[in-house]
Amino acid sequence: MDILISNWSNVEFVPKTYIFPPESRPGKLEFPICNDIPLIDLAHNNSDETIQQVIRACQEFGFFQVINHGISENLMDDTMNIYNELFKLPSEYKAKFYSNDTNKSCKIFSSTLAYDTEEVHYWRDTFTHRCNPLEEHIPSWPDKPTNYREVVSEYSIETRKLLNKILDMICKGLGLNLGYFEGELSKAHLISVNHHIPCPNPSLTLGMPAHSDPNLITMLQQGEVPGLQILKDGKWIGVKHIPHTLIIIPGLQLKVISNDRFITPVHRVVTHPKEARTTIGVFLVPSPEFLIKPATTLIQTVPVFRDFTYPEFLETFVDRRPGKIKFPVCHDIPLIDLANNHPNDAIQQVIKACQEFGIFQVINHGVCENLMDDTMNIYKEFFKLPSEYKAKFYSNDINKSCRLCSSTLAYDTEEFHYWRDNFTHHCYPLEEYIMTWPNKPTKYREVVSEYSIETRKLLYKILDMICKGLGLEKGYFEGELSKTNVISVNHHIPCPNPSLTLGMPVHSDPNLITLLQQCNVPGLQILKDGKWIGVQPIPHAIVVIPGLQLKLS
Ligand SMILES: O=C(O)CCC(=O)C(=O)O
Ligand SMILES: [Fe+2]
Repeated sequence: MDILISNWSNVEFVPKTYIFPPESRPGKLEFPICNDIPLIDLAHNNSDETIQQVIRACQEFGFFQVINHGISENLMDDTMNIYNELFKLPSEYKAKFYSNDTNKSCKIFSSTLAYDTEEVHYWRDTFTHRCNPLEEHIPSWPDKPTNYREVVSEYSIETRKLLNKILDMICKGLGLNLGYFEGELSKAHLISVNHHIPCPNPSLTLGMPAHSDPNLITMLQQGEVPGLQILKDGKWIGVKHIPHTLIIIPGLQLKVISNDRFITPVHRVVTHPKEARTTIGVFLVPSPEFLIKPATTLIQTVPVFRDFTYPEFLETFVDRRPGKIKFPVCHDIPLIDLANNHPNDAIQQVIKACQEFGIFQVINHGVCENLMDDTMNIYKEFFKLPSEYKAKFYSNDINKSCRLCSSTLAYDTEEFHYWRDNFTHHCYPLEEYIMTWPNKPTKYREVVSEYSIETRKLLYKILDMICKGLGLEKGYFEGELSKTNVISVNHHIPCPNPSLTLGMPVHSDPNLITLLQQCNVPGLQILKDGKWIGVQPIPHAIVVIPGLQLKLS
């Protein structure tokens, strides 16, 4: 079992397959140490003050450490010793557990589960298994070291209690019903232990990739050997270990449920030149079928995330980088001619497109080509205006009707920025809003008011067709359902490396219905059958996206 690094001895140099390219290796040995990770004393875990400390840590830092957490120092030490012994067991014993199968609960693997296909390996072995329900999983656990099952079952019971205690505090702090996270949201309980042998050149290797924990919540018990680093303000900073404290990381599911109030920092593990390092991680993970979404009471205006199951999340949200630049182009997005001589045919096409595709394009839509071009030119000029002029509109305030922002409104707290500027304002009723609009380029108000009137007409034409097609009474979508009318313009400058960036996150439109006018530069992609496919701009066609409200209707 040469794959497992814990079987290696007398390692004098780093094998080639463990050397990261210069842009992703740590490159140096010394990193600043973070001294301001919140340290929370859980002795009075029901006090408002402690609850507020936890909430603040989740909002401002993401990580925190706990003391007086209720897990005895003896149990912590016994468990750490068990794992250190486990990794030293003869390679034949460990080989019985070796597997790269995601579905196998109890296994040992090296680097990642993609060992056979990854270009560079991480300097670690990982031993992992499920813990809940105990009776079901214990028989699959190792029987060596001899007291493994006894010690690790106690450890898993105590760590689950601790994580539930912290989740209860988060419930209280966020004003959620007590027990909100119990059951499906925290169904699976896993232990995952990383072991890194000393590495002859830590500047070339990594013990774990940069990642955010995708699960609900994580607890880490560190040994004395440092290695964990977090990315803060664009810099890697070492986490200093305080003996017998535990590190708590709210995972990405908590970020989603909190409707983006919480942050989940990016972290990684570097290797050590002299000492072996072992870290015990305990993870609570949602069950695969359960629909996860922002808590209703935490949505002030719109949910920041759509509903998804955990497996879907892992597929679409975690690996957010496009990774490759060339995507297949979709040639079968329905293209509907609104001047069809048989209006009923067009209606049927619209309904079919909404049901089967969810997005379609229209031609002969009634918005004249000159007006479309003029409006596009106005916005191209707008984004080129001097930065002092644009600065007047800059705002991250969701309540401001006319605003310019970059990336998202959460610019100040988001981990990564999207490669876009966005200009948004209300258009209806015109008289109420036009005064808030820019007066440059000089024709802005004139052109954009005509554009907003014409596009609003088109929206109602399409909504009427949907009414007819669904057999709803005429005017069903008029009035309150389509009261506000917003124009939102995205501008992306050329990007030196599109494989690393995104112009806009993965999302579904939360509103009633959206019209998109694209210029001739492609960029829009839709997720179809699990694959990203490009939407090819057709000159002067308009893309129509029925929003989530229409889905509800
Ligand atoms: O080994 C560590 O310190 C960190 C482990 C970790 O981040 C993880 O397992 O998700
Ligand atoms: Fe992690």
